[in-house]
Amino acid sequence: MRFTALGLPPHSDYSCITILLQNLTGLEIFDLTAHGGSGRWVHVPEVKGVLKVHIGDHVEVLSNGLYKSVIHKVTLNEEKTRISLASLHSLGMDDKMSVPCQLVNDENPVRYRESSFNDFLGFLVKNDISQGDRFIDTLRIKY
Ligand SMILES: O=C(O)CCC(=O)C(=O)O
Ligand SMILES: [Fe+2]
Repeated sequence: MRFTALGLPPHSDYSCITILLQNLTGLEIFDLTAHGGSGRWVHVPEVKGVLKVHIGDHVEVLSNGLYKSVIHKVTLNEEKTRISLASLHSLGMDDKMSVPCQLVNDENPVRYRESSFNDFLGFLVKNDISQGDRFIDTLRIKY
């Protein structure tokens, strides 16, 4: 029997952009558009020396939901040690990311509450991201 350890559970990053450099495959992203919207996991191929860039929750808020943050997970390789450098870029600890007024009109109301990185840390203390809890879900405003 073979076991696959989960390196990182499914999550999106609390950042504007994340830049990744890895020595091995293992990264998978969730394609929200596949299978008529039910989605599917897609392996990201490893290309030596290539930097991968994906968008995080802050761009989802900044675009008022036009761009969705990338849900991703990591599975470990049982033969080789996987090394991954992740650089997350966003605002300062207490700076609030909010929907810009230029994107709001009668057809497009504000779809997200504002939040800071400190708010996100507070969420991490009280919730379990390994169980699929996502901070971005707590920011969505339902109409
Ligand atoms: O190791 C990876 O490929 C991704 C790392 C990651 O998702 C993270 O640090 O948030
Ligand atoms: Fe991540």
